[in-house]
Order: sequence, then structure tokens, then C-alpha cells
Amino acid sequence: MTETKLASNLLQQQAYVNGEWIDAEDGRRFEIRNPVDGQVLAKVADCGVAETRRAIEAAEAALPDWQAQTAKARADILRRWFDLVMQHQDALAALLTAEQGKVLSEAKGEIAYGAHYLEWFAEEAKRIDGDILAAPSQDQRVLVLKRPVGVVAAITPWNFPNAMLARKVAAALAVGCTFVAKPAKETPLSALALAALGEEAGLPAGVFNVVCGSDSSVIGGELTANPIVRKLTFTGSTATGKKLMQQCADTVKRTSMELGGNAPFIVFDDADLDAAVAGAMAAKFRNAGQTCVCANRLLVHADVYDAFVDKLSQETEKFQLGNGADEAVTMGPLIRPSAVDSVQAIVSEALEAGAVATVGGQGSELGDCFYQPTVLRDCAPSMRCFKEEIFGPVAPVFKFETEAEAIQLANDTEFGLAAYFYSRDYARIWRVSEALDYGMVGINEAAISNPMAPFGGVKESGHGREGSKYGVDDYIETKYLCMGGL
Ligand SMILES: NC(=O)C1=CN([C@@H]2O[C@H](COP(=O)(O)OP(=O)(O)OC[C@H]3O[C@@H](n4cnc5c(N)ncnc54)[C@H](O)[C@@H]3O)[C@@H](O)[C@H]2O)C=CC1
Ligand SMILES: O=C(O)[C@H](O)CS(=O)(=O)O
Repeated sequence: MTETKLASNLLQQQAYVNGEWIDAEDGRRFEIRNPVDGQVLAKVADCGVAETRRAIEAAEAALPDWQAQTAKARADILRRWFDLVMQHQDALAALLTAEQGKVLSEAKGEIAYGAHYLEWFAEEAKRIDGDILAAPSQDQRVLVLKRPVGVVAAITPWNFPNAMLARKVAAALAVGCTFVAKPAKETPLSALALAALGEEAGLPAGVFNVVCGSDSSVIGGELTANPIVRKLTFTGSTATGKKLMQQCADTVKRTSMELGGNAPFIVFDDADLDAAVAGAMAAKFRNAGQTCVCANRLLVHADVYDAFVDKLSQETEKFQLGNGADEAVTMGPLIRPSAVDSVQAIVSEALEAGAVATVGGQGSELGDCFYQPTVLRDCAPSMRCFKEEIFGPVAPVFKFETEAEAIQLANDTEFGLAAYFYSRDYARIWRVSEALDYGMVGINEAAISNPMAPFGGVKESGHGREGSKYGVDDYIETKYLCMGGL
């Protein structure tokens, strides 16, 4: 397998607090391993409450000057940060592939995706305007100011260790907030590299801090309990999101939650079948199926079911499973061996209940983090693969007869993040778009994530939006001034 060589200037193994690279106070470190083969990539400062508190207090100290900067001054730094990330795209991608496992082409795409949030919010920073409203009386004036919420804490996931952090910190810093991030314990290197480039871009000490540690609940406990933190933004599982929301309640923190999903991917009988198959391949298998917007349930009209399953199976068989650092490889490992066990349990339950694997259906001899790309036909809504977020490269295909049945099946979940459907009937497109209970809907399109769109869900997929002009709302407080005696 390809030996992993990481750019030394971006390989940071200390936490980044108040503009300094620091060790844990007790000197402890924890290992970051490549999911391909368990190779130790780095030993990173294992921070706890003390270091987290220092980061929060640094962010508090930096807040007055940072929010007093002009929007242009903040924008210029974000823009320089964008430029630096893009200049180091290949090295950042290699680091990301090594610690997370996704293939290099996807890692490069993630770096650019995350960087473009820095670019977008560098521009949006200059468009945060207040209002002067109609006054209730002639001797009054009513003004509305848009103010930064203050110190923001972020807890980010391992599946997009660069972009999920960039997406949050860009919006927060653009409006004048300061920031403390806790990356996933599996993938801190991407976050630390982003901090190194932010430092080079000119971020003042304390504006952006990264605290890494092997015990998420210890760091998270401080981030959610400390009253200095006024906002928590989280991307991860719904279970963890609920826990964090509860922990934030004691200090009435604002929260943004980008949680789990269970995306339906509906193929109607009037769809362009080749386009639908291509869309399904992208929506299902990106990041080995480890994204919150992955197609989780493929709902296909009975008249095109067999043809769709055959075409999808043919395409799925083409994947080259292996080390994502190898250019020829098109799918990498899952994040950890227990993820393979979880996926296998869902597949085995479906097979025992009558589903048939037309491709895959088991792990791989390549290693204990690998799972074969899998297509399951003859699946039923009673199966776990219908009810649960699979978070792996498994495409369960379900059959429906009518439009009403497709919508009922699609909405039959506690989640509401992304949904997709393929149809060429414009009346049906309007009916289905409005009937689907989701925050985002792809219509004849699988690539729906971009900085210019409001990313987020409803129901137990969370609340808040990231990206687009709506993305600043999560980091702004509205302040009303009533001027009297005129
Ligand atoms: N919406 C999304 O993009 C993601 C969804 N998931 C879902 O979550 C499932 C499990 O994956 P996990 O890695 O276990 O997700 P997780 O939600 O447990 O981890 C996500 C982040 O939360 C942190 N975290 C976990 N427990 C915490 C706590 N008590 N206090 C503070 N921080 C905590 C982790 O260190 C990581 O940084 C996946 O199978 C998938 O269904 C996971 C990652 C991303
Ligand atoms: O959390 C995720 O899985 C990402 O938000 C998915 S995306 O933004 O890369 O589509």
C-alpha cells in the first residue's frame, strides 16, 4: 500500500490556543491512525477541561477587538485564509485522506468545498446590515443592529474534518464572533492544519482556537457548560446532538444542529433512468456512504425497478476498494472497525428478511475498516435499512406503485435533512417537491451541497442553516434601539 507522506509544515500535533501551539498540561498525547492499516500518523495533545477553559477565555479576551474590526478587515483575513487553503489543497487533501480514509479526489474536493465557505463569508461579511424601522410615534426612532452572538463553540465530525469546520468558522468570524473548535478524536489533523493556515492568514490570537482530545465528553462538557460560550454549533449524530442540546440548556446557549439523515432517493417511471443511476451512484457512495445527505433509501417505481437495479449493480461493481491515497482507488475504508460491524448488522438483517445482494454484502479482506460496495434488492420498509441511517456503502432498493405511496414512504422517518427524486413531469416535480418533509431536496440532481445554498434539516435532522446569506443568522443577535424624545 502507498506509504503516507504528510507535508511537515501542516502536520500539527499540539492544540492551538490563544495564538500558540500548546501541549496538554499533563503532557498526555493520543494516537491518530490511518483507517487503511492502523499506521500511526501522529500523536496529538490530549486536552481536557483546563485547556478547553483556556481556549474559551482566550476567545472571550479576543472578542472585543475582533468584533470592533471593520467588516472589510475581517473579510480580508478570511480571503487570505481562502487563498492559503487553496494553495495547500494537495497537502491538506493528503492529510485528510490519511486520517479519514476518503479517496484523494474526494479529499481534494472537500478542501475546495470548505475553502469556498471562507471565500463566501469573506464576501458576506460586508453585507451584514441593520434596519431603521417605522417608528410607533413621531418622537421616536426604531433602529435594529445586527451584533455577533459572541464566543462560539463548535464540535465537528470525522466524515468531513475540514469542510464541516470551515463551514462553521467562516460564518462565525465573518460577523465578529470568536471561536473554539473541538474536532473529532479520529480526525484532528485537518482542523489543526486549518488553524495553522488561519494563523498565517493573520487571525489575531484567540479568535480561532482548536482543542483536541481523546475524551469528547470531557471537552464537550466544558464547551456546553461554560457560560462564556454563547452558542454551540454541532455536526454529528442525532443522539449526540440531543445530548449536547440538553447540556446547553443550563446556560441557555443558542445551538445549531446538523444531525443525522435518512435520505429517500425516489425514481419515478418518467425519470431519465441513466441520469437517475448516475445520481444514485453519487448520492449513495460519496465518502463510502459516510455523509449525512447520502441516499439511504432508494425508492423506485415498479415499472423501472428491475432495469434500475441492474444498471445500478453494474456501476457499483466498478468500484476499486483500497487505500484512498492510491490514484486508482475509487472507494476507501470506513472510519473504524465498529462502523463495519454496524453496517454488516443492517445488511445481514435485510438478507435474513428476504433482501438479495446483487453486489457485495460483506466486509473485505483488505482490512477491518473496509466494506464492499453493496446493492440490496427486494427490500421492505420493515427492515432496519429503511428505518436507520446506514452510514456505509450500501444501497437498499425499495419498490413503489404510486406517487402517493412514494411520498408516504419518503416521509416515513424521524429525519428530515435531504431528499432526492428524478422525474421529468413538471407538475409532478412541483407536487413532490412541496410534499417532501425535508430541509433540502435534489430534483434530478444529486450534488446539492455548496456554499451558496442554505444547508440544513428539519425534524430530528436538526435546526439552523449553514452557507448562503441565511448562514450568518445562526451567529447574529438582533439588537433593537428605541430612540425617544425627538
Ligand atoms: N450528520 C453528520 O454529518 C454525521 C452523522 N453521524 C452519525 O453518527 C453516527 C455515529 O458516528 P459518531 O462518530 O459516533 O458521531 P458522533 O455524533 O458521536 O461524533 C460527532 C462529533 O461529536 C463528538 N462527540 C461525541 N460524543 C460527544 C459528547 N458526549 N460530548 C461532546 N462531543 C461528543 C465526537 O467527538 C465528534 O467530534 C454515524 O454512524 C452517523 O449516523 C456521524 C458523523 C457526522
Ligand atoms: O455532514 C455531512 O455529511 C456533510 O454536511 C455532507 S456535505 O455537506 O458534504 O454534503
